[in-house]
Amino acid sequence: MDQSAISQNDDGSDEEEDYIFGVDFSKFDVSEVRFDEGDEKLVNNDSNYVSKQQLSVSFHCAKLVQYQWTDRKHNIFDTNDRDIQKLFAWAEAQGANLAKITCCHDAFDGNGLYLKGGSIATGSVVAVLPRSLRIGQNHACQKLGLKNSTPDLSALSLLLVDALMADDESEICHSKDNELSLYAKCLPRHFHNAVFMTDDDLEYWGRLGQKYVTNIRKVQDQATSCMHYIQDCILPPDVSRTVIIRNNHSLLLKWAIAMVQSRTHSFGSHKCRWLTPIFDFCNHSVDPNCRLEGDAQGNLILRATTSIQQGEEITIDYQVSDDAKLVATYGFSLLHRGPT
Ligand SMILES: C[S@@+](CC[C@H](N)C(=O)[O-])C[C@H]1O[C@@H](n2cnc3c(N)ncnc32)[C@H](O)[C@@H]1O
Repeated sequence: MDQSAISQNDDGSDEEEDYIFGVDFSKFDVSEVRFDEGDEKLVNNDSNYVSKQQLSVSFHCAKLVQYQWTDRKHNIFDTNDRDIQKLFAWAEAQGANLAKITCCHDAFDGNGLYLKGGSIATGSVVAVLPRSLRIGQNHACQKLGLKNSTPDLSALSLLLVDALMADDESEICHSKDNELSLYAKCLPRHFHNAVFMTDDDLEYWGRLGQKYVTNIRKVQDQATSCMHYIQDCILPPDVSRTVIIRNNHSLLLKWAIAMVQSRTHSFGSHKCRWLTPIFDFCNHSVDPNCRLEGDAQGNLILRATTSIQQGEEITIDYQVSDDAKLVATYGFSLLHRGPT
């Protein structure tokens, strides 16, 4: 994601810079909020009710404004090899077995997983991720103080925003020790799935077939309703929804939604999707050398389905047979080069 693009509104103006999710953070003072014991609720100086949820999410957003506008020396999206190493060390400390894999720059301008330390035979276990690192709806809701009925996409997207915001421990943040911050920092910053597609992109894909447009619109609609859901949860009722859509502060949230859309898997008969740190660096192939399995304890196993040579990229099948769905959800096509 182009950092320079974040600092301006779509129309080139920089008005409403301090708004995010409709809250004017230039005037926002957390110390004004107090607990009203009589009614057992949080109120601000005008005696307006402030939901706990609104507050906790607002803390992160206030921090977001700081990072992006007033303190540019923090580049929240920069990832380097050291970050990836720290991410691996963190996952191993939680019980992951990653001794045979490494994460490097791939051919698609992102990262991929590769085999290190010798070749392995068909059927071998390549890596194991403990159940505790499979991040789903319940974890996201618990962490953010949201109801379990919060839609998957919204809760996981907010969790990623929250995780990114927790990166600098010196800043105010309710989850300073957010264990996912390393993970969030290692996620790609350039992204091309449907959430970020422009009208020109849509026209290009439209020329190749209506089903591309239909799928792209579907994913965009899902992202938009996720944004609206988040607004409905935390916005004061008198502020227009269009603020978040118009304002480039929403880019970070959009990024998080795009990440969740392209990096979550379902397992077994479950309907919801999980983020799987590190395993989600596996790229897709129609002729993969690995598959993802769950064991009886819910741990995730990356198992070789062919023999794999040292240095070879580890790939899985994303199980999306339709190219239009690949374009919409993952931002790549197996049949077309796409607009440049
Ligand atoms: C689950 S992530 C895989 C890891 C990703 N490459 C990264 O840098 O984090 C899925 C994203 O990887 C990229 N990707 C995966 N397989 C690909 C392929 N066969 N061709 C092009 N891009 C691919 C797409 O950007 C996709 O949205």
